Amino acid sequence: MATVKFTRKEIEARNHREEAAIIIDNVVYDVTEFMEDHPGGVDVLLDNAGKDASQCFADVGHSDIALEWREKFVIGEVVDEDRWPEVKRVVHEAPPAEPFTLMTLLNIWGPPIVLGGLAALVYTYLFPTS
Ligand code: HEM
Repeated sequence: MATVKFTRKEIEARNHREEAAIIIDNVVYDVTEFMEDHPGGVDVLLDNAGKDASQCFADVGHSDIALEWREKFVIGEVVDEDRWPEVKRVVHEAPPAEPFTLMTLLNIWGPPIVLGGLAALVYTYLFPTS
């Protein structure tokens, strides 16, 4: 099936609750039905309806789940003459866990072991058994 192409001017009119479309990286999404389910709320989508929301979408650092989800709402693309450069997405994910090494073990247990040893030395010095 051929992709439906829209001019940015055509999308501008779809800026209200009953018909809301946004453009993300030159792809057009109809978010009218999705708005109520959007985890980020209705308002951000309504504010961006009829507009290019690429920057906002990227700034939020939407997850891969969001990327998958948005595919359901694709209705077409922006015409070639109206295409803009794509906005790079920053994903907010937890940094990878550090591998567990001997150094990690020493960093955690080193100080208490050294302190315990010192305490034992001081104790035996202050209270000799014989
Ligand atoms: C079809 C398009 C969109 C889909 C499918 C979508 C989906 C989602 C999902 C699944 C989340 C939960 C967090 C995550 O998994 O990333 C989310 C959060 C959010 N979204 Fe969207 N979103 C879309 C468009 C937008 C746009 C255009 C904006 C901004 C203009 C936006 C702003 C936000 C904000 C502010 C949050 C909350 C982030 C937080 O609480 O940390 N979203 N969205």
